[in-house]
Amino acid sequence: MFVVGSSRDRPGDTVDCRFQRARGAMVQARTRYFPCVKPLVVNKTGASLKAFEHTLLRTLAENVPHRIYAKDLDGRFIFANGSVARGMGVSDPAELLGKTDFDFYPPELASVYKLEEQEVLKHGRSLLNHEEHTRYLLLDEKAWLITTKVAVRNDAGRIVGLVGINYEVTVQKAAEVALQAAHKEAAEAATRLQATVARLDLEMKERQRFEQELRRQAMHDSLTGLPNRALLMDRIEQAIKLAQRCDHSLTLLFLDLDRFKLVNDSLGHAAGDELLRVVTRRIGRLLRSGDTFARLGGDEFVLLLRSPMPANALADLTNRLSRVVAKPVRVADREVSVTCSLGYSVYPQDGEDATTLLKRADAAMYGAKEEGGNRVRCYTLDLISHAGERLEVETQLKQALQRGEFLLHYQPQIEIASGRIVGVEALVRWQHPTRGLVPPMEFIPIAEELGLIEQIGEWVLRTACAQAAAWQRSGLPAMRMAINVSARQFHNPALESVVAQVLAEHGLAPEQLELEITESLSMKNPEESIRILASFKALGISIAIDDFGTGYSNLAYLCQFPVRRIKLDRAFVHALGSPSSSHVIVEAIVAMAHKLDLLVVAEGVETVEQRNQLLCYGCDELQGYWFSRPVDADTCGGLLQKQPWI
Ligand SMILES: Nc1nc2c(ncn2[C@@H]2O[C@H](COP(=O)(O)O[C@H]3[C@@H](O)[C@H](n4cnc5c(=O)[nH]c(N)nc54)O[C@@H]3COP(=O)(O)O)[C@@H](O)[C@H]2O)c(=O)[nH]1
Repeated sequence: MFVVGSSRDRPGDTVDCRFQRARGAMVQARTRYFPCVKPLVVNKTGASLKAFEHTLLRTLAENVPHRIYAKDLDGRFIFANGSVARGMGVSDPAELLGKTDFDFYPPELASVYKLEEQEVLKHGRSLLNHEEHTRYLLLDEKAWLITTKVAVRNDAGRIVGLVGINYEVTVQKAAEVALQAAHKEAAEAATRLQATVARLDLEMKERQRFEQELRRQAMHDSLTGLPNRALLMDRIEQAIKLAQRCDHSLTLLFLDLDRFKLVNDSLGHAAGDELLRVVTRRIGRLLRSGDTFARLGGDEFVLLLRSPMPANALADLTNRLSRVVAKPVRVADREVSVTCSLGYSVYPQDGEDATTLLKRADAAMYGAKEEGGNRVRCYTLDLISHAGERLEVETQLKQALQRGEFLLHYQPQIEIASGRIVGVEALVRWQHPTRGLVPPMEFIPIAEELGLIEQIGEWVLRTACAQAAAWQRSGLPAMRMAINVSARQFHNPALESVVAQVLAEHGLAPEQLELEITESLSMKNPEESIRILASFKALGISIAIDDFGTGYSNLAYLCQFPVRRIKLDRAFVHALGSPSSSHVIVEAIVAMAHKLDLLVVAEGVETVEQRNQLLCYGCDELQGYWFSRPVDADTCGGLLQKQPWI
């Protein structure tokens, strides 16, 4: 049993239904109401059920928006609902009955329908949800339909006609077509976009490669492929930052080929270029990873050694560099061999920025060239050529005295006969605020130029004499204090009175002081030297000729010099280690000095062999590392207490 609608409901209204299932359960549902019949109660007897079905189907066929029709085996309409009639341009479905599609459609379209329907009618093959594009007869408009055609069979199962149903999907189709078109367009746009992206990507990569190449070219030397000055400066700055963080040093080596111009001028630039390339390859093989090897241009190369290099390792490297550069090179069918000059500066003592370090390594290299080339030089203060820097050092040097930055080291002189220290030489050092202990050869020449040497010399005289007096007061035996006298000091008439005054101040006997003047200074103006030396002798002060053998002594004058000692230059002593004419020279100098009643002090004695040789040749005193390096006053005092030594 079930109830459909009520007398109050209008067609299309929604109504609530209640169904009772076979097993008795009631089901609540909601549906639309169509007044096919008056509200009625249907029982389960066959007759009324068939009538109900018929009514139901007709109601359905008349009211659904789909076109529903039925045809016989000849394609004649035997049923059509209102939608079919409207679609075919007639007002009443009854007008269609008994007619075929050929009565309404153009023959070509009607034939298509007929063929389709023949398939259904002959073989019983349903045409399900077939999509067709057809034309409204009435409006002459194209429309999309979904059509289903199904064979109708009688009770015996024979096909007696067909039933068709179709509904319009023009809007959906248009949307679908539009969507497909949009998809297609989107896909095409995506493809175009992909192509554009790929092209841009390619262009970008090419641009990057190009820029990279430009950067590489801007940072490298085209002849050798080595980093150029710009890249080198950058690497030095980076290395300095790292060195600051790790608190270590850096070495910058400047290498310049000696007489490279000659190769270029005589064999041509191509030969010069080839030589540079070969030298580059050879040097490159000696470097460690992390080092930078750059070419600044011409025959100028720079090596940045990133990690700290102990002095012996650096010496080993510079030796090997000189060797590989000097190996013959075959260019322009000729065998060419060049040497190189090397100069180096060290971070941080020689400079704290890339420009200064490079400038100083360059200055050191020039120093090596000026000394004849084919050698290595480290940067020293006296190499400063830049006016600004020079001024800075000069200012610092002027202040050094007031700031108490000078100090003296003392190096003992041993008398061979007694084995005792009979004298010490006072050697000045500058405790520079940033560079550490600066050796005298780096600042004495500057002090000489500036006229500061007299003040420094007087300070040395006073400090050395005060030290000699202090040692004496402490009970040590009286011994000689030797000090170096520069050219300006020597020619300053005031020196004599200053010396006399200082000796008196400290209660030292004049013979306890020895003034060392170089052989070249004494021989510059020998007559004047004789006069000055005589006045010192008159005071009782002892005089020694320093670096003897390196200048050009006029023996006639030498006999007249009121000197007590000559100091045999360390170059002769050094040469004693090898078979050379030095043996003869040393022996001759000692013999000559003794004949002139002079004593001989050998400088720079470093080995026992040298000492033995000097002993053989009758040398009187020895000074050198073999016994002691120059040491501070306390250490020297300790040495003086432990006598005799040899
Ligand atoms: N006007 C002044 N000149 C001075 C003064 N103090 C030093 N000087 C001059 O500087 C020169 C270099 O001195 P320094 O660097 O101190 O070198 C001395 C010794 O360290 C070095 N020496 C000594 N023994 C050895 C050795 O065995 N081997 C070796 N390679 N070197 C050694 O020799 C220097 C001392 O030489 P000398 O004076 O010739 O005796 C120095 O030569 C002075 O000219 C100063 O106060 N005023």
